[in-house]
Amino acid sequence: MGLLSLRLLPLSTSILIASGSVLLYFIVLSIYRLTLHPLAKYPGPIRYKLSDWPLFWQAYKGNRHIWHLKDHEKYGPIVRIAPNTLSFNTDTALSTIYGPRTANVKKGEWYKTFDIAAGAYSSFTETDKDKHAVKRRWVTPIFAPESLKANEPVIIDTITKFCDTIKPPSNGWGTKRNGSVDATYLGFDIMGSLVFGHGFRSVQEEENRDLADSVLPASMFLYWISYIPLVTLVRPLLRTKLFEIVGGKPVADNNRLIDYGMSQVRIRSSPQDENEEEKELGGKHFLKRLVGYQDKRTGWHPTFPDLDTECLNLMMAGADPYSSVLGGLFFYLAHNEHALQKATAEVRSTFGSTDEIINGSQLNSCAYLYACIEETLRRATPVPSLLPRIVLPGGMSVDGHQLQAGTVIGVPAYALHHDSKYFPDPWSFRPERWIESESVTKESIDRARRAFTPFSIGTRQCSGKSLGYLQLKLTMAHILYRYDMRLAPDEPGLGGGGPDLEEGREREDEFQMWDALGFGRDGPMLEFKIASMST
Ligand code: HEM
Repeated sequence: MGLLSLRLLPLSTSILIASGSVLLYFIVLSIYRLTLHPLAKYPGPIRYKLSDWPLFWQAYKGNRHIWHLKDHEKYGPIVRIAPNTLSFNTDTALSTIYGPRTANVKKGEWYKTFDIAAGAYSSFTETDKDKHAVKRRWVTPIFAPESLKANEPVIIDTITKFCDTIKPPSNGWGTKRNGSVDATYLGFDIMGSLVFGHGFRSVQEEENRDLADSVLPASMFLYWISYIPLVTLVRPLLRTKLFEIVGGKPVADNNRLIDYGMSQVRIRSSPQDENEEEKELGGKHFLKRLVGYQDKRTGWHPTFPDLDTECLNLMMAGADPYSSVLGGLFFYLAHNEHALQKATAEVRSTFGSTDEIINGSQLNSCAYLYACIEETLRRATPVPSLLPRIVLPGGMSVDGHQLQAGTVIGVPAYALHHDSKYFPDPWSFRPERWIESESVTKESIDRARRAFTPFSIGTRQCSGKSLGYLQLKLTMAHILYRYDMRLAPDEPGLGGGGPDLEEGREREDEFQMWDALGFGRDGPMLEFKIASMST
């Protein structure tokens, strides 16, 4: 009877009733979120408490890290940044949430959007703790010292070719180059050689650059897409033609990268595949190490979708964070003459020729260079925003706050890395803060280390951390050994902030990041000159 009478209502009345119901639903939901929701008592702007859309908008604009910082400065160490999400800005929360294996959290559903190859989750996106442990056991050996040693010649060869490519004329400074662009191609070439045993030569040849050019746009695109409320409805569309038409170039780029990765997995995992380049350099690419694995504890072995996803993950997770930090190193060294001179002098007094610049005790003795890398990782940390973890049944306590199952929590690295409690004078680039001296105590370094999280910490910390450090040290040591470096005199500002940019981007001496996995970047414009003592 009720249904029948509804059907007999005029169309305009039905629309009115439907709209009224929707409106009522949102009013009730809003009141609940502001008053009865378990997170109602936590501070934050009202718009965050009411809806997930502000977070999406920040991700879309690439300035989520700036908002995290501003929000913590305004509201204190705990901020409700979305209806169901709390951001903590303390070293204790960092160790509680991300540190111990027993922490009652797992990676949030957010990660599933990055499962770009579909059909399997990678070691990065797997949210189930037990399944992740298997995948972690699978990938860990490719970062073991033996594997890094076998692959080091490939890394050095790629860096040497890069240095040859940027070689200036013998008399004076060369033409200016964009540090972020160079870093992107170098990162892609190194990772392509390591993962697939294939030299992409995007540093040397312009026509080889389309895949390298697609990594960052694809990553930035997936990043903001992943923040769309109800993204579960969008995920199945990601690989469709329709989405390519609607989403344009970033979607097409992303799909091209996936197709390339899939085809490489099939070619390079074949036992017959022999690669001249790899034979010559004596490396053993990662894919070769991943194929044919069997997990001793569970019997699990990788299928093609597992290999596809993992290789693409290694390309994306490996290339872009390294390139981002290298861009940051170029920026901060070129903007800080004292640090540049000191790091350069250290490298040139440690090594007698470029052949000596390999992994080992000499490289590790370059304490100032290492401090410059640490300081860059602090200021220009890839993945600068909160990495979401979801509280599991049973709940957990963070900084004395009891949180229910299902609550999303995390610590934003950029905000923590610029908190003067842990890093005095946080907006200065000071490599010295990492080196014990009369003015820098062991306690202050320990305090800084507890709040330092460029690679995250605990069971989900970066599995490529030692490789990342090795690449950065080798790259900078080779460049500084061979060349003097300076900001291009006619374009010194690119890469830094400025008064015309949005709030939070005013500092001219801060390398600007557009938040993603890795981060969007541009500049600095650099010039190189052959060092007088170089071989
Ligand atoms: C400077 C360089 C790098 C930085 C700053 C960095 C940073 C990070 C961070 C912050 C995470 C944690 C992400 C999360 O919790 O969601 C992560 C995870 C990961 N990174 Fe890196 N990364 C770097 C280089 C690399 C390299 C060279 C590789 C490998 C080729 C790599 C592979 C991975 C993988 C596989 C994960 C997922 C780990 C897991 O959940 O088990 N990263 N990285």
